Amino acid sequence: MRAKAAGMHSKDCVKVAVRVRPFNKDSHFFLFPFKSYLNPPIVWFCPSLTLLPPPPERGDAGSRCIVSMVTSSITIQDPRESQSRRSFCFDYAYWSHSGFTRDRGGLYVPEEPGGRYSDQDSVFQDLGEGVLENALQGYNATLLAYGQTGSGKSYSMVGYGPNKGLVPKLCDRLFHHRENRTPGVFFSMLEIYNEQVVDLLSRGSRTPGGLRVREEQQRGFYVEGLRTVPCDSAPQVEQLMDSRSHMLIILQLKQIFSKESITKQSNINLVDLAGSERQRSSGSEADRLKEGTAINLSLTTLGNVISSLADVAVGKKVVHIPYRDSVLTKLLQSALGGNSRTVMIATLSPADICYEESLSTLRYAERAKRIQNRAVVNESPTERLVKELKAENARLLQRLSRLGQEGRRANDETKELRQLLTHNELQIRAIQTLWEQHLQEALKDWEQQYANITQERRMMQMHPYILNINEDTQLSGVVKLFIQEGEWDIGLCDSTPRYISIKGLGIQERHAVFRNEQRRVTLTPLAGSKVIVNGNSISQTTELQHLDRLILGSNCTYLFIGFPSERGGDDWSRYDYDYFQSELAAAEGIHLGESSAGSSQTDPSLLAVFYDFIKLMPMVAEANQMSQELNKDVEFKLEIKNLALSDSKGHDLKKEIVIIVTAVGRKQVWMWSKTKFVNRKFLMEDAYQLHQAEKSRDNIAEGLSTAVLPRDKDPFWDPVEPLLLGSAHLWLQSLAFRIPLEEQLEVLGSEGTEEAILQAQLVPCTSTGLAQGEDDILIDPSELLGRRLDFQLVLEQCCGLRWIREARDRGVQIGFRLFDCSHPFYSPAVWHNVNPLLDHRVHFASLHTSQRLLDYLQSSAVVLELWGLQEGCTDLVSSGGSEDDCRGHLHHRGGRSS
Ligand SMILES: Nc1ncnc2c1ncn2[C@@H]1O[C@H](COP(=O)(O)OP(=O)(O)OP(=O)(O)O)[C@@H](O)[C@H]1O
Repeated sequence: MRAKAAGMHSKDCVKVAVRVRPFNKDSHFFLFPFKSYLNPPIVWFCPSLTLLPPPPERGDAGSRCIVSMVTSSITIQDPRESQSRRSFCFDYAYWSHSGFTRDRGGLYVPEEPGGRYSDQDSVFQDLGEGVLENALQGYNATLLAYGQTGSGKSYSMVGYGPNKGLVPKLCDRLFHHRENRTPGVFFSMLEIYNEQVVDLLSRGSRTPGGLRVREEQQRGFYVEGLRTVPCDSAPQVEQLMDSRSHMLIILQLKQIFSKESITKQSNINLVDLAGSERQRSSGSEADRLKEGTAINLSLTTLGNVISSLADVAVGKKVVHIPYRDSVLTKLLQSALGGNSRTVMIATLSPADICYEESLSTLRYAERAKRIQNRAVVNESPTERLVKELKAENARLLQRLSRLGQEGRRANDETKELRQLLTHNELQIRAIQTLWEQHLQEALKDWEQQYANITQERRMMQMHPYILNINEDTQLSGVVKLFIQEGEWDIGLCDSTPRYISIKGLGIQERHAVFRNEQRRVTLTPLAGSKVIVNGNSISQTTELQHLDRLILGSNCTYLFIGFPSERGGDDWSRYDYDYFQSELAAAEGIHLGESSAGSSQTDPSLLAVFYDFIKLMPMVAEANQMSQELNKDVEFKLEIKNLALSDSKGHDLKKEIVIIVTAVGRKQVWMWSKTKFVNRKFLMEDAYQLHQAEKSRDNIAEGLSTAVLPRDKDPFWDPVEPLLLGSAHLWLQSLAFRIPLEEQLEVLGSEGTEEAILQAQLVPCTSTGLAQGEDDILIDPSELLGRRLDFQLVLEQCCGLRWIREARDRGVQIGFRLFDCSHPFYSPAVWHNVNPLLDHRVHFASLHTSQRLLDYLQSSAVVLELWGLQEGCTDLVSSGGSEDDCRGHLHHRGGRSS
C-alpha cells in the first residue's frame, strides 16, 4: 500500500514518509550497536570448526504487530492497554509488513498486482524521483532516514541484494538522465563520530581531531578538505557508498547547459542516521572522557532543531535554532529549514516490544513534517557573474545602438563601450573555459581509472594474488596484490623494485617474503613480524594453498587466490571478515555451539557474546599494537564476563564481553565495558595519529616518543578503582530453620577460575547476639511468621587469594547485599596477605518475619562478592549506616570485627 495525502503541505515543507518493515528473522545485530555490523554474514562454529546451520529464528519471533495503516494515516496501539492507540498522518505511509512474496530474482514484490505491500520501486517513485528532479532543477535536496536500530533505514536507503534502495536507484536514474547534459557528478562521504568528521574516502589517512567544519556566508557550513571523487556510473557510486557506518553522503551535481549558457549546481544529501534509540540508551554509561555523550549529541541536537523549527512553523516565538550545537545539525542546516527540498523517511518495527521506540519515531516524524524550507535554485558566484556580464553587455549593446541611431558612432564613448563589451566577452569565455577544463580533468581521471581496471583484469588471469578482506563486505576485494614470479618482499617500505607495499598497524618495514617459483607460492615471516595463516601464527616458510586466510600485523586480512588453474568455480564469499575472526577465536579456544546429539541450538546470549567477541578481537589487537608503539605499557584482553556466575536465585547472569586492561609494570587492572573500549579506541587512534605525525615531522627515533597527552586526557589511562574479582553463594535456607551454617565457599571468577576460598558462617542468634542452640531449631519454618528473627553473617577468612599472589601490594574486600537492604555492605579492607583474616560480623534482625522474607530465605543465597583493591584506590564503604536503611523489614547492626 502506498498512500499519499494530496496537497497537505505547501511544497517547501519537509515531506515525511513512514514505512513499517516485516517481522525480522534474525536480530543478532541488535546486540552490537554499531552501524558497522549491519547485516552480518555470521558464521556459527562448533568445536570442530565445522559450519553449523543458523540458529532457529529469533528476532521478532513471537511478537505481535501493533501498527496499522489506512491510506496515509498510521495507527499504533499500546500493547499494554488495548484501548490506547495513537494515529498520525503523513505525506506517505508505506505498508511493507505483509502481503509480499519473493520473486525469482529475489525481489520482494506484492503478492498480487495492486496489493498493499509497498516495494522498493514504489518508495523510489514517490520519494527518490522527486529528490532527483529537484536536484536536477538546481535545488539542494536531502533524503533523511530516521528510526530505531533494525527498523529498516538501511533497507530503504541502500537496500539489500537485488532489493535496491533509494540511493542506488537514484544513482541509476541520475546517470541515465544525464545524457543530454554535460556530466558532473561528484561524490563525498563522511561519518560523524564523537563530534569529529571522518572522511570515509580517505580512510588510510585520518586527520587527528577530524576534519574542520567551516562556515561561509554563501555556502553555509561545509567540511574543509573533504575528499570529492568524480563519478560517472551508478555501480561506481554504489561501490563507494556501501561502506560501513556512513552517515552522510553528498552527491554534488554540476550541470552545464551549453545552449543556454547556464550551469546549475546542487547537492543531494543522503543521511542514514544511527538508531534513534541510542539517544537515550548509550548515555547511560558514564566514562571519564565522556565519549558517550558526544556520540549522542548529534541525534539529540537534531531532535532539538526539529522541535524548534516545528515551533517556528506553528507561529511560536523561538529565539534560536540550535544548529551550531552539533556537527550533524551544522551540516544539515540547509536541509532543515533552509535552502533544500527535504524528504524524511521514518522507519518502524511492527513489533509490540518496540512500541516505545516506534511511538517516539512517529512523534519525531510528526514534528519534522511541520518544518518549512526555503529552497532556491543554486547559482554559483561565477554563474551570477556570467549572467551579470551578459546583462551588462545587453545594456551596452542597447546604448551603442542608440548612439548609432543618433549618428555618434565613433566618439570616445562608443570606443569605451566597445572596449567594455570585448572585455566582458573575454571574461565570460574565460569562466566557461575554466569550467570545461575542470570537467576535462574529471574525464581524464575516469579514463585513468578504466585503464587501471583493464590492467588489473589482465593480471588476475595470469598470477596468484592476495585479496583484501574488509569488515565491510563491499570493501572486500578492492585491493588485489599480485604475486608475480620470483621473490617479493611485503611490508611498509616501497623503495625496492620487488616490493609489495602495504600499510597497517603492526606492519614492519620488511614484514614477510612471498616466493612464486615452479607454480608454488610460499610465505616466510621476517624476524619480529606477526603472520597468521588460517588462524595459526607461523614463524617458518609456509606453502600457501588457494583460499588460505592471511593476517599480517595486527589486522591486515587477505585471502590468497591461487593460480588460475586452481580456482575452479568456488564461492569465495564465505571467507568474509567474520570467518577470519572466528578462525582466530577458535585458535584461542573460543568456539560456539554445542554439537551435542545433533542439536544446533545455541544459547542466544552466548551467540551474541561470541559475535561481539569476534568483532572486538581485531580492535583489541589494534589497541595492543598502538599501546606498544606509544610505549603505554598497557595490555588489553577480551574476557567473557559472568560466564560462570549466577544471581541470588542461582539463575545465570547475563553474559557480556568486557575488556581487561592491565598496566603491566604497575600491575594495575581495569575492567572496561565494550562501549567504553570502543569509544576509547577511537581516541587511542587519535593519539596514535598525532604520534605518527609528530614522528615523521621530527624524525623521532622509533620508540623514543610517546604521544604527549595530559593524564586526564589520555585514553590509555584511568584512575585505579576496585575491581570485582568474583563471587560465591551462601545459601540462606538453614536460617529458615534456625540451623547454624558454616561453609568453605569457592569464590569463582567471572570466567570460572577459582579466585579464593572464603570461610563464612550464618549464625541464628538472640537479639543480644548470643548464638542459639539445638533446642531452637524449627521443624516448620512458618513458625517464624510474625516473630522476631536474629542472625549474624560472619566472614571469617579468605584463603589462597590469587589477586594478592599476583601482586603483594594489593588488598581485598567482601561486599554483599541482603534482602531489601538498599545498599551493599563491605567488610573492611585487608591488604598484602594471601590468606587474610577478615573477622567481620554483621547482625541482622527482622522484628516481624514476613512471608516474603521467609520465601527469600528458603530460595535465595547471599552473593558474596570479592573486590580487589589496588594501590591508590579508595576502599569501598557501606553507604547506609543506620538501622532504618533496611525499611523496617530486615534491620542490621553495623558490621564489626568480632
Ligand atoms: N521494507 C522491508 N522489506 C523487507 N525487509 C526489510 C524491510 N525493511 C527492513 N527489512 C529487513 O529488516 C532488517 C533490518 O533492517 P535494516 O538493516 O535496514 O535496519 P536499520 O534501521 O538500517 O538498522 P541500523 O540502525 O542497525 O542500521 C534487515 O534484515 C532488512 O532486510
